[in-house]
Amino acid sequence: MPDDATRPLLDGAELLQLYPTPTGPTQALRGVDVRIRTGTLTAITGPSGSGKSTLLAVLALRERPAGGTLRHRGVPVTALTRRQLQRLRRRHIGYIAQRPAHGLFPQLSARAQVEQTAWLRGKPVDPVAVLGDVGLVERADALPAALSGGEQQRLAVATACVGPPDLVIADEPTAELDDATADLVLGRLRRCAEQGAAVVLATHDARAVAVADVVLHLRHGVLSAEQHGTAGRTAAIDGYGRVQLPEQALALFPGGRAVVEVHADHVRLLSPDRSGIREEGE
Ligand SMILES: Nc1ncnc2c1ncn2[C@@H]1O[C@H](COP(=O)(O)OP(=O)(O)OP(=O)(O)O)[C@@H](O)[C@H]1O
Repeated sequence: MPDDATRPLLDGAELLQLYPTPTGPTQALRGVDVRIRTGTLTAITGPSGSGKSTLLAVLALRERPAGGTLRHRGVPVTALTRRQLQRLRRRHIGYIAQRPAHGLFPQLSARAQVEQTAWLRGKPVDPVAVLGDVGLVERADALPAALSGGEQQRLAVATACVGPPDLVIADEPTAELDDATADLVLGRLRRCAEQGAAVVLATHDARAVAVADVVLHLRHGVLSAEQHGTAGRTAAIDGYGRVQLPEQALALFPGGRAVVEVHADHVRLLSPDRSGIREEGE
């Protein structure tokens, strides 16, 4: 068994998530393999409805996957009781909801939010320093309802990063922010990763993708490609050998079928029509 230094914090294999709808279940995740490592910032991108928020909810241990396996520090989450999951979420996971106010305690001031989270995590902090990191010292006594959207987001990020916890999950943290506030929020999340957290965010925002160590691309509930640092984008191949072609390649295969040629060092996909023409010409 690998030790903590090499083992991912979260290791998901063939993750499946279904939601009931009047016309039958929607497959929000259709067999996603994903590894999330400590000290890295991962951005999950993809079109609307591709499964980003669903994957975040599963990784944040807020939803149990309908299928597949998710391991947290090597332990399958299905082996954890509700109480253990609740304790993990409270002490070790910071979650920043798509609407930041949803993750804040409405009756607590900005300062008290930080103190409460520090207490829940068993990690004493100086609330003034925590708020100062995101330019909120002067709003320390304000309730969430009295804060602007950008201030709420800064408070949600500052609070989620208290400790820091093992894992910080953020759903579109910069969606409605101007450049200066987005920089502040992304800078805090980046530092959180450098301080040892695994940070995962869902985003449509190029500013957020630019600061990520790893970018995962989802399409139709499938992990289609990933990118690590400055290395090029690689297509994901799942355990069954499935690859999701880029959208622009689909026009080459109007019948939805391909001839697959496996060579010593590469694989070619040809439209059956083109492959026939080529054979006749040979
Ligand atoms: N609670 C739910 N009940 C029914 N269907 C759902 C539910 N939550 C998500 N879905 C469906 O699951 C699929 C994935 O949704 P999800 O919110 O994860 O996508 P997303 O990539 O985060 O989208 P967006 O970028 O618009 O936030 C969509 O088809 C969505 O309609």
